[in-house]
Amino acid sequence: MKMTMGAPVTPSSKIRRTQARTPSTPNKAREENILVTVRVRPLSSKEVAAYDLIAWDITDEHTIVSKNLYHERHTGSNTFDKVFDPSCPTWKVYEEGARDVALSALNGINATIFAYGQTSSGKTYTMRGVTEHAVKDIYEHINLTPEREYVLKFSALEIYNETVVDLLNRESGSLRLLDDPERGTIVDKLIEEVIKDGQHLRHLISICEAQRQVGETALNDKSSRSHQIIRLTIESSLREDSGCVKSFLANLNLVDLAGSERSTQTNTVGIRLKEGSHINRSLLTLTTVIRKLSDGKRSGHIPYRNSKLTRILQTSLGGNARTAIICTMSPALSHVDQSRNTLKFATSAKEVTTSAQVNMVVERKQLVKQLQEEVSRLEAELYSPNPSASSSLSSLLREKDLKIQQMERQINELKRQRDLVQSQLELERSSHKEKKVACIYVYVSISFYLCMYLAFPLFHYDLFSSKSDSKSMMRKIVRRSTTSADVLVNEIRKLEMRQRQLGDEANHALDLLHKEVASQRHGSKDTAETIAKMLSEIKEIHAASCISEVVELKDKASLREEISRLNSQESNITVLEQKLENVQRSIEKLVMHLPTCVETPESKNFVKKKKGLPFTLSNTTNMQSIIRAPCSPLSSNRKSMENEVENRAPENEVMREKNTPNSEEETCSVSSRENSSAKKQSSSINVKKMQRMFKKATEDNIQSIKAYVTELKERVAKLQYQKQLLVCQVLELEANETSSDETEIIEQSPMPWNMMFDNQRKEIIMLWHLCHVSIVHRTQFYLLFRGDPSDQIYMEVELRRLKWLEQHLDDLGNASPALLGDDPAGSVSSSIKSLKQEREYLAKRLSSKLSAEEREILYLKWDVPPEGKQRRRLQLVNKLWIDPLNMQHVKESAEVVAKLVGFCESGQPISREMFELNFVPLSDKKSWMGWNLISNLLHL
Ligand SMILES: Nc1ncnc2c1ncn2[C@@H]1O[C@H](COP(=O)(O)OP(=O)(O)OP(=O)(O)O)[C@@H](O)[C@H]1O
Repeated sequence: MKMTMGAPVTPSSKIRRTQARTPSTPNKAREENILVTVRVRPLSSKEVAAYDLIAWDITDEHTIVSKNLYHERHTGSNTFDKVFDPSCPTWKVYEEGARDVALSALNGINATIFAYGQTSSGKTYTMRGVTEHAVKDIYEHINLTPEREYVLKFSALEIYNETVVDLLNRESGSLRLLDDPERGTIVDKLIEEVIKDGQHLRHLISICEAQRQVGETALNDKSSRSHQIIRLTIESSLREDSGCVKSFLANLNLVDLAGSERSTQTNTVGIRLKEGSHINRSLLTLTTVIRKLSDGKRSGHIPYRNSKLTRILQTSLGGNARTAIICTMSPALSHVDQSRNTLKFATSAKEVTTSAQVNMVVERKQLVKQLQEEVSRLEAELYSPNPSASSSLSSLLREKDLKIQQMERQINELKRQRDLVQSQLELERSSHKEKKVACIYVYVSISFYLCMYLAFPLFHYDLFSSKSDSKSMMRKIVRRSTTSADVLVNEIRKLEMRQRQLGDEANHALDLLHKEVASQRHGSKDTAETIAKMLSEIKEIHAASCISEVVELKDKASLREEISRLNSQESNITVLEQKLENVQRSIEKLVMHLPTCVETPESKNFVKKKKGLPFTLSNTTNMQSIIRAPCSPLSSNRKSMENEVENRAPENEVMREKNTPNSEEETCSVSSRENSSAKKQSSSINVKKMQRMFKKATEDNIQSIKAYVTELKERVAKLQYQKQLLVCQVLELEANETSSDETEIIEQSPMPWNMMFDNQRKEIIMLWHLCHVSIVHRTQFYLLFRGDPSDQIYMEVELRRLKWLEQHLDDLGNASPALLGDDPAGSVSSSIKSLKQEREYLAKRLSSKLSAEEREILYLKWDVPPEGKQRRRLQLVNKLWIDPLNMQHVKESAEVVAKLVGFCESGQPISREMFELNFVPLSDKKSWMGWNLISNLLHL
């Protein structure tokens, strides 16, 4: 049935009141064609300036023909429900092409209004007007219908590069589409605001307009680069209790599609070209869906799922909705091909039918009442003395009895089969028992080596490159959640042991540091002050690392108890970490103030007193040990560690390099002027030689201590990670306990590490996105772990905890206190808020970290329009880390964030000790980082 367009009437009289129905009177669907109208805009100023010609004639209010008809092969008649000429105002387009459909939503009928057309043809212009008029009419209708109570809700989204984004909350990132058996495709976590009044609604619409992705193309200065869907959900019910079902519920979708353009016409390159390809893909799917529906092949496969746009609008295309499409076009000859395509689309759309029906909400109270009535009726029937009724009931009972007997027989048969399978399984199991014991043994040994590897990186057991069976077995077992509780308890205890070992080692290193510092007591005043500070810090470290005592373990400690005990010792390791941090800073200061040959009053005296020996050399054995002896058990690795440059203090290194040679030369020349005799000169040279030697030795030692402290910190971080891995395993074990006690090892097809790494990284990136993880954390993790075999454990832990977090994000508040620690867990919204604050913070750093030129290049590259300074910076930062599926985007985002937080500023290789769990920008430790959430959660 073709829908007829009536003359405009007031909304309240125009809308047919649909009869309220009870569940027993099914609501009849109304089948009608999509209402298709065409709006031709006036020639634009550009087209006029280019002396473009008008290519179309509107012969009557339903028909549009090409002026060049005779020369065209295309002869189809372009007749539509309405054709609006360039002089037609938007209110008329609304009244004749959208109002009737739009206002159906007030009566419980889903409605959708689309604007379709090439870029710059006037879609946004038209939809803006249509939306304004619709809002006005809806509120007019509500005011004229006091007998009904209306609740309006507003939501809005855009589909940009196949990513669905909430326009009321861009920070929520990419939203997922879910299939709901009753409601069709729904957008997960899309915010719905209850509208207070018309003004509130207009305000929300304006927010969405400001949020939408726009960009400049050759055809349109402000081209919409995304599909925008504004959705009003209208629920209404009769104020009086009339005893019947009375609530209506419907959606009104106002859809402004992105332009269907050709890249050649819009001169698009780079981001625009990519956007264009996404836009064209979704519009192509829309066209295909419309074409297939118009062919009458509704029963065949309709590719709704090929694009997010068609998935979301599935109901509006051939489903339970009334739909109106306004096709917009330019009259210009230069766009005649595009306009013809638009008309082709419009012609197909005309043939599509939808079957809308009134959507009613059965009120719970009413439903209960009806069901109660039904129950009483049945009860009455049951106890009725009516002989015919009782005889039919007894036959029913007999039938039921027979059925029950039959089912019992089936159950017995099934039981017998189950017992058989179980006994076979038992047999299998006993024959494999030996193998299993061997597996556990291998697991324990490998765990041991893993611990050794983590605690002692120089322990040259190449766990990850070994080709032995145990390696793959280890991977399997570490991956499986089936690890037994005993083994995990064992592991937790080993971790404790390692925590203590780290403390001991730190002490040992600090003793050496103490000696080293003591040997330099006679340096300059500054150095003396630095040394004093270091000594007090070292003392504190000593005190801190001595706290960790051997813990008496109960024989049968539960896993959770073990974990909480391990966590209770956390403060020691945190104190150690903090102290190591302080020592490192002091070392850097010390390096900066290293005594040179410049003669300070003190050093002058000292040189005189010691007859040219600047430092305490009396204890030569000690001197030797300072120069040569290892300052840690890891000394064999010292050379490589010396090469490792801390990227936190590049300036200090540079300063040292700059200052030292000059001052040395200066001093040497001063000294040569002062000492005239040859003997004196030679003794002075000797002294200088010694000084240089000492300086070199001191520098070397300080450097290696520095490297060692760095390494200790890295090991603390690794230890923390390993602890997390264990907690993850405990969590999984607990989750599995309920389902099965089995500890079988499931075979997994081995995959090369590089492939595994790629897959894991992609998964991690997606989970970061879904869990709203700090973008600084993402950047640092992304840049630090690039596929080295030793990254495996970090990847593993990151993945596990993100997966866990994703699953439990919603019910963090209910998590076990043993795992949460004292801090209450954050929520999704607080993570989103933190992420927002983080972006604001990074936006501020744009000016301090990048030059105006660098910023300009970035704005250009990331397509940030030249608006207010502040807005531009935030716009740029808001574009980072938003497309988890695009690896190039991820890489480029990481590069920008790294620059902003000063990560790898020095261009030197990055030390992993920087990878801490509570990531904060290196210079500022602030409490707003979203990732705290996870560390709170695991309390590690
Ligand atoms: N009917 C009209 N009357 C007057 N001006 C119009 C009309 N339609 C569009 N315009 C003007 O044409 C320009 C392009 O319109 P608009 O941005 O609505 O196009 P669009 O189809 O939404 O483009 P895109 O797909 O690139 O977003 C705007 O400056 C708009 O004001």
